[in-house]
Amino acid sequence: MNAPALNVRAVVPERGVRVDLTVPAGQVIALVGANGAGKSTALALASGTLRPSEGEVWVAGRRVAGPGTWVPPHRRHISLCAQEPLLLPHLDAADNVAFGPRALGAGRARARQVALARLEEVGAAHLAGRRPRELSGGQQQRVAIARALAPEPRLVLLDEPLAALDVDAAAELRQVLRRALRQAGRTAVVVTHSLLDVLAVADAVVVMEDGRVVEEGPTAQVLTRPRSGFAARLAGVNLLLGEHVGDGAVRVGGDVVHGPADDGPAGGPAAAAFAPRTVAVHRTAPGGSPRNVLAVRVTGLEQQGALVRVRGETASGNRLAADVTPASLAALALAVGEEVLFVVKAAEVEVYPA
Ligand SMILES: Nc1ncnc2c1ncn2[C@@H]1O[C@H](COP(=O)(O)OP(=O)(O)OP(=O)(O)O)[C@@H](O)[C@H]1O
Repeated sequence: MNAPALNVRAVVPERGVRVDLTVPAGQVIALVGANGAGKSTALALASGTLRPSEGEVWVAGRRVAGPGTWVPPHRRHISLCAQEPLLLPHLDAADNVAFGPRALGAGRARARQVALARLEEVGAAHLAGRRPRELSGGQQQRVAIARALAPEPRLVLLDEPLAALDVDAAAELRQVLRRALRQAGRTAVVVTHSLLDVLAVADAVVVMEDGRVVEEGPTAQVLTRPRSGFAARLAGVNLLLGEHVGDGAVRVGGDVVHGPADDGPAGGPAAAAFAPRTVAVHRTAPGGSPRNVLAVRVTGLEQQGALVRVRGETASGNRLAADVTPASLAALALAVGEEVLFVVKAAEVEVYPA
């Protein structure tokens, strides 16, 4: 089996970060998490702009950091692409992209050939002769992506590459990244806060919280069966974590939440997830088919497209959301601070091990 493209098991105590991250060759990983979760620190450990106090970093089977070992950033075969393109202002786009191959010893003609091929790949061949000041933000970022790919790195690290762009430019660049990374089979870690980025580029998702990796898995799995609060928010689902009590049910604080009956053994950590649009809001418990009834205090109301998102908190402190029509909300005459019932059919609840 091939060595992973990246393996970081390292500690940075002064930042409260302990990273345990493996990136298989040929995979694009979305690294997600709240501000300050440790994503940039993980990238810095990989790229070599930060030295771990403890632990090791391996790139493609070679130890690049650890006791007695330190390989500097420019010798790690890793490219970094930041939020800002940071192109050299006095060089045109082609020479910016050719810079890496030249630094690795390629001749002028070969480096230019590589540069033009990479610019072509990101849809920027026609910009080859322009200086950075003659390019839009989105065009500059295309050139920066071509520059990151040109030295044929083992791994490309992208730190919020679309965050500085407007919505239209970001949408175009997202497709460029999808082709140049995922479809081309390159290996990359993309730090992002955007669900659209995750859906477009990521084979797998790694979630960091408080300096630790708390969840990882294939993109579809993390978005349909999240096990961390952050992944649930990214996927836009309500997540309750508790204990499996058998028959498709999960005990969460004082509540028991039922999903479709299962024959799994009781015991062990379990999750119950359901979409806000499957939740109805009532003042008194309705009868009928098997339903979960969760008492919540309303903490907020906000518009969500054509619906209104009702935010609520259970007695045990779990936060939930219900998306309801303005008409049903008007009929309830609901206000923040009131106690109501969030009602969801068992058939709408996904129950799985957490
Ligand atoms: N240069 C630094 N020196 C000291 N502490 C730092 C430094 N950079 C970050 N930190 C701290 O390390 C922790 C992890 O921060 P990091 O920047 O890695 O998070 P992040 O997930 O990238 O956040 P964001 O989404 O805001 O970029 C935070 O507590 C932060 O305050």
